[in-house]
Parts: sequence; C-alpha cells; structure tokens
Amino acid sequence: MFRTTVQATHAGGRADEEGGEEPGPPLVVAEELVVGYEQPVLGPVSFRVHPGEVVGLWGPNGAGKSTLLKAVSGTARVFRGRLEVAENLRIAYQTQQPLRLGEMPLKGRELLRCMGADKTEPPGRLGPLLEKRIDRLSGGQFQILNIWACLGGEADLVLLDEPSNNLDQESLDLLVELLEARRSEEALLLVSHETSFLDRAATRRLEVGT
Ligand SMILES: Nc1ncnc2c1ncn2[C@@H]1O[C@H](COP(=O)(O)OP(=O)(O)OP(=O)(O)O)[C@@H](O)[C@H]1O
Repeated sequence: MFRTTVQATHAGGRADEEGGEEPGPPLVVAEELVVGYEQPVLGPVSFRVHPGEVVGLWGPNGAGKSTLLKAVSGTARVFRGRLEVAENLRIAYQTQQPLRLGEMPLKGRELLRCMGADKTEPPGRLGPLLEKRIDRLSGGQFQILNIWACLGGEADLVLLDEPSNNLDQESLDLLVELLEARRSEEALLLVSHETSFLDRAATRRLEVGT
C-alpha cells in the first residue's frame, strides 16, 4: 500500500503529538524524519496522518513547518528517516502565498472548474465569491477561494500553509466551516501559528521545533 521514500537510518525523539482518534489506515507515516534543503532544517519528527483527521502543525517562526509540508508533497529534501505515503495518494497543496496574477477575467466558479474543484457544492456562504471576478476579490476572499479549490477537489490529503493568515473573524469562521465540510472525505495537514484557530479547526496538534 505504501510508497517508501527513504528508509530509516536514524534514531531520535518523537514529535509532540496530542490526543485525537485515528480512523482508518494512515495516509502518511513519518518516522524519525529529517527534512530541509541544502542542509537539514527540521527533525527528527515522527507522526501519522489518518483519513478524517485535521492535523495542525504548530511551532515557532523558522521551525520548519512549511518545509515539512514541502517534504510531504515531495518538494523538500528528506535527509534521514522514513516518509511513506499511501499508494496513489492525491495531494492538494496551498502554499503560504497563493499566486495572484493581475487582470484575470475569470469568475470564482470558473477558477474552481479550472482547478477540478467543481464536483463538490461549496458551503452556501462561499456563494458570493463564486460569482465575482477573481481579480476583483480582496486578498482574504482570494485566499478563502483558493483554499476551497484545494478542499473541493478530489484530493485524499490537503496541505494548507497558514490558511488563517490575514483573515478577519468572519472569514476565519468561514474557513473553519470549509474545513469541517470536507473532513469526512479527506485528511488535512495544516500549518498555523495561531493556537486559537488550531483549537477550533484541528482534531490534533503536532508541535515541532519547540
Ligand atoms: N528554499 C529554501 N532553501 C533553503 N532554506 C530555506 C528555504 N526555504 C526556507 N528555508 C529555511 O528553512 C528554515 C525553515 O523555514 P520554514 O519556512 O519551513 O519555517 P516555518 O516554521 O514554516 O516558518 P514560519 O512560521 O516563519 O513560516 C528557515 O531557516 C528558512 O530560512
């Protein structure tokens, strides 16, 4: 079932995982994982992600949270340890700053169609954004739309880097609603430095670099 990326060659401590149920076989297994770029920046960390879980990655600035997401998506280097993902795992990945082009005469609904996220009807509160041109959306509205573009597609695992950044209370509430709407269909691994957001959105918290 699993594709092995790197075999374990190193022993060390476990990451700090808190509580939560573990429904179904894991989609991601990381054991004593050390990740980085030219040099290691994080690890060793050990964790698993199961279907239906929202795992919140938390830690100080520069701890390597984004790098860990990149490693899971295959774009950062694995130095040591073991990282396995389920075979044929479909991953959607929202980076910390979604790419925003200039003039773009495309409505929100059309963006979702382009990104393969039009099969699932979005929660009603997203409706107004779907009928607006995406180059007329505010930064927060564009962020929320892009997050739904990840959540509303056919991914098994969704990686979200700081999805709560720059959102006001109303948008934060909507974000929590969007995450909850897709929880039974997919697993989420999200980075946030906002503990109050993680308390609401995550089923489990994984602390790194503390
Ligand atoms: N492409 C890169 N090449 C080399 N080093 C990088 C690269 N991207 C990030 N780093 C370094 O890796 C370390 C971890 O960065 P990362 O962005 O993963 O941390 P983070 O925990 O997500 O931080 P923050 O909470 O501030 O976003 C930092 O020292 C950073 O300078």
